[in-house]
Amino acid sequence: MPSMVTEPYLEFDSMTELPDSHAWAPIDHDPVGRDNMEEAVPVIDLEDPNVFSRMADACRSWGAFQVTNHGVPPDVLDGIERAGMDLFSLPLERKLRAARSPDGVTGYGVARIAPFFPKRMWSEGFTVIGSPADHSRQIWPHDYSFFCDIIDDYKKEMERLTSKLMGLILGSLGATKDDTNWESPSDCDAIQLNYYPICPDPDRAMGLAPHTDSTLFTILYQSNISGLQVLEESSATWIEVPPLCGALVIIVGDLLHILSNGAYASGLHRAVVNRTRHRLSVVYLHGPPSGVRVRPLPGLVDADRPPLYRPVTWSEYLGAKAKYFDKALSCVRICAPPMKGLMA
Ligand SMILES: O=C(O)CCC(=O)C(=O)O
Ligand SMILES: [Fe+2]
Repeated sequence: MPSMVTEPYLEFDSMTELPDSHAWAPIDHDPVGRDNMEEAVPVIDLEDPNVFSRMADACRSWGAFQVTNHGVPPDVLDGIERAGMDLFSLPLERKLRAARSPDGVTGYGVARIAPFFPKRMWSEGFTVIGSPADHSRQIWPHDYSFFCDIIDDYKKEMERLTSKLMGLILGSLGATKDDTNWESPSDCDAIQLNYYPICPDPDRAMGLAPHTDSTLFTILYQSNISGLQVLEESSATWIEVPPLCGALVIIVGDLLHILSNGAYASGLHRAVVNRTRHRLSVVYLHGPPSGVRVRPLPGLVDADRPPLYRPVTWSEYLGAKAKYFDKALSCVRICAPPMKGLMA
């Protein structure tokens, strides 16, 4: 079991120095990629006639890409950004009224991966699954419905987009929705708001430590402030995912890695912080409906390519992740992945 971090909450705005509890080894803040398009996470226009092959390349080599022409209206993105900023600007004691309970997943709290790291992260979060009404009422007793309406609008747009993206991603694997063993939209998708306060010593602070997401895929809106970085495996370099006006970042999660029988890489990513600007990200965590077991797609399995993973439900996988973190995938692996040099 990881050791539990005690007293996790900090009034970030009152800090003029980085406390030792939050001081990591120096962080490389000058990642490659800004000017070198060879090294950049791909940007894919969803109306591009070559969308399948572009997605396949991005998912194989990066486990992440940005999308444009996604159809989410700018006012829906602006709305959730403003609501998130309003929420995190409140005094800590107000936010703590909606604190995540020790065995819960929704509400206000520190990063859920915190127990796996010896140092704390320079961020706070708020998670919504279903309706945020209860937590919202605790924070804004007299006017909580504005927050619920904004979340609702965002959720509707994300449900539409996840369905479209799922079709395209399956197409990029040579499959269709009929090849999965689920039909209905997911009932367990989550919205996660992440807030990274201004930091007095960003070179030694970590916004969100390196991790992969336990999703099929994640849709991330980062507004116009950089901070998200993806690991480029072959050079072991952290590459910035630059904010592009109106674009959304798609990150391949562990369950899509399983569904693709290991062909698509789950993107290892992290968030860094800065000295001058607060940063907000809005993350939509998409997985299969509850009870559905995700397994390698039938068309990607044959005598030469045995299934690498056993079927697993989202909640089973989340349980493994909460216990084993970056070793969770190996817990559901039933067959060693082929040696890289021998892969077709
Ligand atoms: O804020 C970001 O850019 C990253 C957020 C993230 O990776 C997450 O919430 O899982
Ligand atoms: Fe993530």
